[in-house]
Amino acid sequence: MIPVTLTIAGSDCGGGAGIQADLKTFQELQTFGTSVITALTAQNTLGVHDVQAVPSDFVIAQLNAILDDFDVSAIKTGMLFSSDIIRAVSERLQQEKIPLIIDPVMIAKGGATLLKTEAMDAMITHLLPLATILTPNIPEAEQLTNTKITTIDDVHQAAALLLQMGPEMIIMKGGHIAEDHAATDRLYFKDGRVLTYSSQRIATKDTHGTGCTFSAAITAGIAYGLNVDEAIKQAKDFIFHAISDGLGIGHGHGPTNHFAFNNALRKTGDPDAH
Ligand SMILES: Nc1ncnc2c1ncn2[C@@H]1O[C@H](COP(=O)(O)OP(=O)(O)O)[C@@H](O)[C@H]1O
Ligand SMILES: Cc1ncc(COP(=O)(O)O)c(N)n1
Repeated sequence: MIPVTLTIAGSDCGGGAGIQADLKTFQELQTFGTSVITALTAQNTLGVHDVQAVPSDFVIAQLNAILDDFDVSAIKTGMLFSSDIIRAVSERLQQEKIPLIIDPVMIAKGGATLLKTEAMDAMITHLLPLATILTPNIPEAEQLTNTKITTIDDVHQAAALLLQMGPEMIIMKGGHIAEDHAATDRLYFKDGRVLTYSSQRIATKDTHGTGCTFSAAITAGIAYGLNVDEAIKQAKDFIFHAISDGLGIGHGHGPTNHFAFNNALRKTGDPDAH
């Protein structure tokens, strides 16, 4: 049986981030991807040009349609946009016992708002306590904890604060903090353990949708039955290949290459051989 995955996120009509990146990633990692759309963005590699939110009752109608019919193995959330949507989604997900990966999407790389300021409290109060894994980037961790992160010690401290907000685990993504030419992510557990995932840092402007793709890959791995460490290792390989084997699409910050991980696997039999 192919596991069913679900993303609850915004549409990126440009295909590089949001729902579209999630479904491409779910597909590449051999899961059956389903989606609940929270907002439409008019977006390309140059930026977000407009946003239209989906009414929260229609978000829930989509969510019910999926959960009432499919045995979903893992769920991720991305752009949730408003406190109305966050409250409605949290209330519905609370009734399920499905692993939940939360990517606390706030601001697009071009600077557009993907989470209204009024929605931050709802995210902290209603959604974060439901998370199996929370996947903030550095600016998101700063916003959620109201701290400034410049050193690795700051990363550790922010992770400790985030764990107090209820998620079982936090993976602090290192895309926005340069460490010895590496892109290093850290997984924090409640018992104090920390696991580190590191790859070479690729010098490229084409990182549109990296966070979405990474959290979708973790979700697919969990759906497949991998443990969290294995799922993150696979997601890290997936995103490394997707960034390093870029497609050169669009005139701005281009999307990543969702085919690259499987292309590497087909060529070498080992996606780690980079
Ligand atoms: N230039 C890069 N080279 C290699 N890996 C990267 C690069 N930028 C980001 N990553 C990786 O991509 C994933 C997404 O990270 P990040 O860019 O921090 O998230 P977001 O897209 O949410 O801002 C992480 O695993 C991170 O380490
Ligand atoms: C609909 C939507 N969701 C999420 C992102 C964040 O993208 P990134 O992963 O590059 O921060 C985006 N630009 N658009």
